[in-house]
Amino acid sequence: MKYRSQESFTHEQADKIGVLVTNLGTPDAPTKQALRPYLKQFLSDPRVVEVPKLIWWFVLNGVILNIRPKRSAHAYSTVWTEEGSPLLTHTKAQAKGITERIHAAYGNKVLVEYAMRYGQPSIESAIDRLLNQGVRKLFVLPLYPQYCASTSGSTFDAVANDFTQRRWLPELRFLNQYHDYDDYIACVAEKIERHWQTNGKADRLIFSYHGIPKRYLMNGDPYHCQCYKTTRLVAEKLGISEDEYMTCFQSRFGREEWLTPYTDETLKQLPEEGVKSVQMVCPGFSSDCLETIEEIGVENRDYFMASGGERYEYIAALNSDTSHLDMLTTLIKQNIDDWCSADDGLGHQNTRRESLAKQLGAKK
Ligand SMILES: C=CC1=C(C)c2cc3[nH]c(cc4nc(cc5[nH]c(cc1n2)c(C)c5CCC(=O)O)C(CCC(=O)O)=C4C)c(C)c3C=C
Ligand SMILES: [Fe+2]
Ligand SMILES: [Fe+2]
Repeated sequence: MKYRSQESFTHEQADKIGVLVTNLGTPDAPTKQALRPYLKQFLSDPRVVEVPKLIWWFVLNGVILNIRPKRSAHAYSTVWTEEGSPLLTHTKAQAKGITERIHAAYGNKVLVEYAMRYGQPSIESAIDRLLNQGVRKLFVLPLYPQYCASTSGSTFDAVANDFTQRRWLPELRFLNQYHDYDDYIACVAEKIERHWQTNGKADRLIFSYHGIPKRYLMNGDPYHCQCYKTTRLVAEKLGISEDEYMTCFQSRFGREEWLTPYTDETLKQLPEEGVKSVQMVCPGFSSDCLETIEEIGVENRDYFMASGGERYEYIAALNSDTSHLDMLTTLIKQNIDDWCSADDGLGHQNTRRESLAKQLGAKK
């Protein structure tokens, strides 16, 4: 059969509402063997690497997948914990916290799942679990505060691609971004304020976001603008002036120009300009992961200190902070509340009765 249907479907079961929270994904283990398929899936996504297909196939398979897996495996091994990859651990904990809150509000009429764009658990498997339990309305929340075609856009592709295989599609709502959502801005600002209460302020507060090729911005991607807006709103909330903070972009990949200023170059330069202490915050990452723990926590600290810096602090991502889980839950409720109140809980059964009556009537 070309199109998949719900397993063990009955007309009597109540319709459900599904919430799917997603993140980027991570390898299964910090090894070269596990990195290869993960990087292959990730870097074969045309939303991530916008280079003509044939050229990229040769570069990826001939060069990158022979070098990068070993290097990345080493980096991942430095952040791996007993529970596994930090990104997966945090996403799981966030989904658990959100599930508890959503069930407290709506009971088990609303089902929550989490999934990863690359690696496991896949978006397809999570949609399968939801639809098999009778979900007819689906809300997808990618945990990327700023929209980027490479992340939020790619997540939409995965959902849409999954739908091409199914017979009975759920109604779909997809949240593109929440970069200027009041409660999100408040969460980031409070996290920084709490850090200041314990550690005091530094010479400079640095907002570091994952970079993208500058070409994507020039071609119309709103990511860069949304990052700057997040920074501005958080700074306004904190009441700090422009000379107390700045925005930078990290994690560049390949040779072309990415969004500037680069985080690493900036940190190498700042001590020369008299900035001897910095506090780093990464509001674009909803969970701590390789890019924050290793790249910001270790690698960039080394650059700063080796260049004459004296104090370097990383302010953790929002992870499973109560305020973050409350904020995400509120965001979800705002997007599904009308669905929950409109649903009479009878599911398909009334429609089924009508349809049967018509059919039986017609036969007479
Ligand atoms: C090759 C191009 C890449 C683009 C464009 C890109 C955009 C982008 N990525 C994130 C968030 C994360 N990226 C992470 C890891 C990571 N990113 C790239 C490449 C691009 N990202 C690679 C190759 C890797 C893997 C690690 C490595 O080999 O360096 C992660 C961490 C995942 C983890 O397991 O911890 C996150 C999160 C965003 C938000 C973004 C665009 C806005
Ligand atoms: Fe990335
Ligand atoms: Fe990195």
